Amino acid sequence: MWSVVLPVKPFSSAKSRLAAGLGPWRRELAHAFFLDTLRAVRATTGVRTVVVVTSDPLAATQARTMGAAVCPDTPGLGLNAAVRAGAARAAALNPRGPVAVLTADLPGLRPQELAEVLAQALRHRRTFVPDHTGTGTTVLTSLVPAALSPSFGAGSARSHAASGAFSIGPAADSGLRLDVDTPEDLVLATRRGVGSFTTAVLRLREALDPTAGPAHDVAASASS
Ligand SMILES: Nc1nc2c(ncn2[C@@H]2O[C@H](COP(=O)(O)OP(=O)(O)OP(=O)(O)O)[C@@H](O)[C@H]2O)c(=O)[nH]1
Ligand SMILES: C=C(OP(=O)(O)O)C(=O)O
Repeated sequence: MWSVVLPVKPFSSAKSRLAAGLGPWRRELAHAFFLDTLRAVRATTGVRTVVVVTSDPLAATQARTMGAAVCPDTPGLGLNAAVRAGAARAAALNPRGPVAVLTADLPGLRPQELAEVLAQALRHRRTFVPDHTGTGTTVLTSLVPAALSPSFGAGSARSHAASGAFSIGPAADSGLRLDVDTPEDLVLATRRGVGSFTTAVLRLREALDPTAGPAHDVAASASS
């Protein structure tokens, strides 16, 4: 049975690349992406333990409410340090379980998509899932948590492949590959379907902000 680690930056500073099209809604969307990702992970067959690594008090409280353990994040150390801390906590909570790290910006993730990738990942020591652009990484797995060796950051798909991790590639429009970094990513994700937290924020934005168009207009307004 798997442990899943979800690293989550404080919502106030997360998803800066969405600011151009979404202004103050960037923060609410970062929050909603996290909740949709966590809910899908919790509903995935084969996942026993979920560890959320964060220094955000609201994310920590909501993670516990949704049945996850919380590992404190030391601000300033960065994503890979947070992932290593989460993997260590996962190993303590679920000593014989393999570990999967997911970025917490997958609002279209469906539990079945994750279950299928985790089943394939059991056949390899380490695996990764490239994001929909092919350059980043949305999932990194290791049968042995201490051997995870995360290299998240720009060009991480290449780094993970170079370190010997096996690439698992579900369809490019799988919710597991659609990490939302830019307004264009949000358009892609909403066309395919996002979870109810993200849907609610987008509806609220449309209702409250008369200048805001529907989600499919976000990319146009970002580039205008
Ligand atoms: N705990 C923790 N999570 C992080 C950290 N940096 C990034 N993350 C999380 O890692 C995942 C992928 O990060 P990015 O896609 O780079 O997200 P981001 O930093 O919010 O986005 P930008 O500001 O646009 O670069 C998201 O779930 C982030 O919340 C960190 O220092 N600590
Ligand atoms: C940190 C990463 O995410 P992004 O490219 O979405 O910033 C990554 O892909 O390693």
